[in-house]
Amino acid sequence: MSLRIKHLEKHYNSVTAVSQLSFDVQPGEIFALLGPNGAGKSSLVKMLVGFTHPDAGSIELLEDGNRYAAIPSHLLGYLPEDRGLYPEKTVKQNLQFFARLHGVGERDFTARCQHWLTKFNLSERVNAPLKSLSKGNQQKVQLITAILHKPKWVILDEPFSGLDPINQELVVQFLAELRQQGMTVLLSAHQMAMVEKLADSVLLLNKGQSVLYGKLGDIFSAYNRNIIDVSFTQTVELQHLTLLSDDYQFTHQAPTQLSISLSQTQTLNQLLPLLLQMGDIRELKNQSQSLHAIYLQAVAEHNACDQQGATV
Ligand SMILES: Nc1ncnc2c1ncn2[C@@H]1O[C@H](COP(=O)(O)OP(=O)(O)OP(=O)(O)O)[C@@H](O)[C@H]1O
Repeated sequence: MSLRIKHLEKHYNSVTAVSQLSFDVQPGEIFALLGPNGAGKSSLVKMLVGFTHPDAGSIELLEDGNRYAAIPSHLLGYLPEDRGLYPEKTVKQNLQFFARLHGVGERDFTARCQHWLTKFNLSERVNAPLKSLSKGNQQKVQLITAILHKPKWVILDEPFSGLDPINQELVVQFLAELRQQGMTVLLSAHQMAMVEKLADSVLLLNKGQSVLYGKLGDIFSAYNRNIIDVSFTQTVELQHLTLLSDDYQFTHQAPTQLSISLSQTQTLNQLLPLLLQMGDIRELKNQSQSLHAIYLQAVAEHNACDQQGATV
């Protein structure tokens, strides 16, 4: 049982939404699909669930001796980009509709419903019309509809969007529990702090192309840079920056601030004398690399390469 994507392409007239994309999703993992707006995440998800077809390349799912060109509906739990339940119906009626659609028996339905509604703090709203719930609470109901039938594959398009931090945490716990139950979860998201907490693997897309892909731990190791934020008491003079420019990667955050990225072989001991030549230091902070920072760096580097390629 594995999902293998090879050289996938999707074009909408002149727009290339997905380009030469190859990756694997391992069974039982939480796989996060990341990327700026318009990077191609939803286009990819729609192909994975069979809503649209690739223009080239292949999707191959091997499951129980069968081979599929998209995740078939009997194996799938799906939270689409465009949410849609029945607003006039109650929470329970909505859940019941999707459970029956997937052949979930009444006893299982009751137990699972109770379990998830309690987890999402929605038990008291079970008989309320869906439209009377806040947008965030409606989204939680829709998440439950996606997994009540315990699918093997769960595809969630932006499950954190529109949720407050408390509900985002509940969704993190929800996803961790799905993994514990043996489901494979592929989700797209913009909330790096949430992804960092629970993803096993990530794929970062930019302009339809893969920019970063792999186990989250491996990505952190590869980007294992120490970031030093320095505040000076006065403006950093341009000529002082030349002290750093040959050996250090840095950004000039504000007139009095620098952010310097140390490679694995560079030490603060080596850097400090240079900084002291530049002026009086007000504050010096060591920040560890976050997925947010890695994302920004990888996308910026890819955009720079892309622009260089375009001008050559
Ligand atoms: N049906 C469509 N017709 C034409 N162009 C489309 C269509 N769907 C997507 N696109 C284009 O394909 C590109 C990728 O869009 P997509 O929605 O897949 O990105 P995304 O990563 O999901 O973005 P977001 O994070 O904003 O949801 C964009 O340039 C978008 O405008």
